Amino acid sequence: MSSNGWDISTIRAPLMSTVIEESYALVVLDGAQAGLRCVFNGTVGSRLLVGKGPACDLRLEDPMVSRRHAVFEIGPKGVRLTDLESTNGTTINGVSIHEAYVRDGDRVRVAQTTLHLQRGEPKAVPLPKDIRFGRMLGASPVMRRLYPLCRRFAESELPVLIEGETGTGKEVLAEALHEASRRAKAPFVVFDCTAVPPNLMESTLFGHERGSFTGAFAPRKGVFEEAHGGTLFIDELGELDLPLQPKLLRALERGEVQRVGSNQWMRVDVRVIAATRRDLDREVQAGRFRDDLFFRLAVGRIELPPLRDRTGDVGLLACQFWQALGGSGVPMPEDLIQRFEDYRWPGNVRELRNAVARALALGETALAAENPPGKLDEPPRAPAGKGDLIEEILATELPLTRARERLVSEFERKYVERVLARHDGNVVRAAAASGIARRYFQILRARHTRG
Ligand SMILES: Nc1ncnc2c1ncn2[C@@H]1O[C@H](COP(=O)(O)OP(=O)(O)OP(=O)(O)O)[C@@H](O)[C@H]1O
Repeated sequence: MSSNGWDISTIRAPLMSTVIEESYALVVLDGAQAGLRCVFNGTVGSRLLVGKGPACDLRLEDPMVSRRHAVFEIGPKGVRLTDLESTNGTTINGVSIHEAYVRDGDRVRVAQTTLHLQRGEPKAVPLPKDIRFGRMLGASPVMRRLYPLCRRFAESELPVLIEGETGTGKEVLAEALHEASRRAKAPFVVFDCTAVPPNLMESTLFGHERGSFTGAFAPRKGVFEEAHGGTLFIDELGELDLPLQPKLLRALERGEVQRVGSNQWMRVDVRVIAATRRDLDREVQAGRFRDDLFFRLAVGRIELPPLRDRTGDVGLLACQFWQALGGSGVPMPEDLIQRFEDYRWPGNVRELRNAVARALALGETALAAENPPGKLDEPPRAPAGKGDLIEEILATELPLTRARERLVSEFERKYVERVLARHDGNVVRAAAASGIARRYFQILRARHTRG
């Protein structure tokens, strides 16, 4: 057992010591920034944000470009480009896209600016050896690459914004950052913006004096005062009411808070770590979140990848949970681990932990031995490593139009793959079988595959 209570003997595959890093460059071909070259290196999941806004990796001066216009992401099959509901749209080689693969040499147009994608030589880069940061466990390359950054943020006093889908471990990470910081012995206080009714938000954050509102029978400290000397974790930051945002900003900038019903300012020494499931850049763009507060809180940013992108971590985490939840006498059944590894986990690590708890409670040790994989209730065995697509898209909590577009796009991708496979890759026959023109079929294929 390690000092964190994790048993590293449950690592199932040999740890990779290097990872192949892809390298791409985006070159601006026209306008005032012609010749500008922006390089992005990374592994699966690395992203490059393009737009006018200050959070963008490639900031364009084109007035027709949106604050956050589009994002390039390195995926297992190449670079995927997603238009982030920009006002003036994105095209690849003249074809308008919402989400599509971009190939070496393609021309991408964002509003009035043309970008040229150039692929460089991939190279092997060493991977850090650690498989955990505090209580946060994960031996996948994508997690191991995060830990050095986490350590640097923990040692600094910077505010940090943690982003990630539900159940990816944002709170676990916030606590680990606190525990690895010089504030470790002081309080770690959690304020969840979704758990407090709107009329009590201000007094929960900043405290209140007796009689300041109906029901305020006694004075009460707010979470800022409680966290004095330590760390305040603001969970679901995206849900913070707009009218409260300037008050929070003031507290952060001046290091002072005022209880509701008081006219005195109190000094507080608090480090803030915030988390969000929502895409806060998008909330800022839509005017639902103040950009000054966003930039005050997002000085350090950590994006926790979804569990489905953490290669090898499902088995490792499942075995750890199995032991921690009382299954230590019996090893976790191999076929159950296999089924867990095949599932997509839209609810991420939390869903995995619950599934292990359920398997233990229902005595799935015995069931798994009797039933062929896939016959058990949860989680369903998913063909080709995919879960329930609709559930998966629902878990992203996208607005209806974007969720619908994503569903259609995924469906089109699978359709094209399937029909091409049925016709041995022959586009003419595949298009005829699909009942659409060959030109349109080719556009669909270019949009969804690299072939
Ligand atoms: N890397 C990890 N190692 C071990 N346990 C983890 C890890 N990530 C998450 N967990 C466990 O998964 C559960 C959910 O984690 P947590 O509450 O931190 O997620 P979250 O991202 O904050 O979720 P939400 O967005 O719903 O608030 C907890 O039981 C936590 O202990």
